[in-house]
Amino acid sequence: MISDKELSAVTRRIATVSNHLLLPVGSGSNSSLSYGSIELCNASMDDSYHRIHGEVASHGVEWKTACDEYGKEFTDIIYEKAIGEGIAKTIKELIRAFNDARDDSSIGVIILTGKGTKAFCSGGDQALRKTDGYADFENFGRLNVLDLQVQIRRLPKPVLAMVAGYAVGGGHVLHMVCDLTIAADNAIFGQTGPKVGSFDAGHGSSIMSRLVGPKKAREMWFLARFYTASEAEKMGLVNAVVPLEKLEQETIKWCREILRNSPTAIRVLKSSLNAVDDGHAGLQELGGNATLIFYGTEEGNEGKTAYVQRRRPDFSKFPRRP
Ligand SMILES: CC(C)(COP(=O)(O)OP(=O)(O)OC[C@H]1O[C@@H](n2cnc3c(N)ncnc32)[C@H](O)[C@@H]1OP(=O)(O)O)[C@@H](O)C(=O)NCCC(=O)NCCSC(=O)c1cc(O)c2ccccc2c1O
Repeated sequence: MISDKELSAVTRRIATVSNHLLLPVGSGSNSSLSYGSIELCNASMDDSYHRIHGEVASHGVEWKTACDEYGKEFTDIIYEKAIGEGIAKTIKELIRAFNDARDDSSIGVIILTGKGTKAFCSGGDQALRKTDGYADFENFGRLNVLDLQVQIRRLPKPVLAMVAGYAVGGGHVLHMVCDLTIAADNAIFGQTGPKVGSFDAGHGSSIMSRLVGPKKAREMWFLARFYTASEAEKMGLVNAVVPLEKLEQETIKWCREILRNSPTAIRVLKSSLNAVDDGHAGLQELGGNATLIFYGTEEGNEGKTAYVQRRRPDFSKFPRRP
């Protein structure tokens, strides 16, 4: 059993380190909610969370603890890779972990989730909110979660939100910026901003409006109601709702189906599905993919080779297609 005081200390430490905005997700092992309690392990989730130590979970996935792109260990998030599966899973210190997953060519799909069953994420830690944002170590504020949202949106691999319990406030925005959301039947969705004197007028509003339509988006923001998983599914906020005990199994199934498909096709599709909404940044992402593919062609290579060899390039053999 962990006391309220210990829990609160854990919550604050994690919230401070976690890019300053996100109150990380709880794991309620006990009857009351316990946000940010990464150390706690829910008895019913023991199977899956011991994967950290390399044990094999019931649905045949072996998770191994992973480091960041510089080989540094994480202290406040659980970042794991599924051995031989091409899947990464993160909770916090998210930007570093997402960078690593992006750069690791063995990873094709990323799962963003909370620990335990009580919450995915309940948004910015209101106890750390200052006049200039959410305070970090040096005690200056910043809305760092906005960087994270953009990072997920631009990441050239699908990011799946695996949601159990509350996904509210900034936590709700986070699941919306993910490419797909698989929800447990205990999931609760909603914005809280107007109740606590906050709002996300960026992705939190525009992506929501795309997902659920402008009227429903107004309802979600103006009334700040909470919605069940099945209501969220009907609204187009989530892709699937499954019983809590099947959540990870179902999410892995979706990951494996994606991983069977062409990584380049998925990459280009992700950027094209975002391109119009993301404006110049969306076009840049899509255009970057075109350049990337062109670099792999003989025609693209001829230009570079000719330059390096100090000769005139010969593009004459390349077709001018209709
Ligand atoms: C999530 C809840 C609905 C759960 O309610 P419940 O009654 O079941 O549990 P408790 O309320 O008792 O919560 C247990 C425990 O956790 C603490 N807690 C939970 N969430 C937060 C939080 N966000 N900040 C601080 N503390 C939190 C709670 O105080 C309890 O602690 P005890 O010590 O008392 O045990 C309910 O908890 C709830 O509604 N929470 C608040 C949700 C919220 O308002 N989130 C912040 C919204 S603002 C935000 O997230 C945000 C997001 C963005 O993307 C932005 C982007 C750009 C600008 C600003 C942004 C922004 O502000």
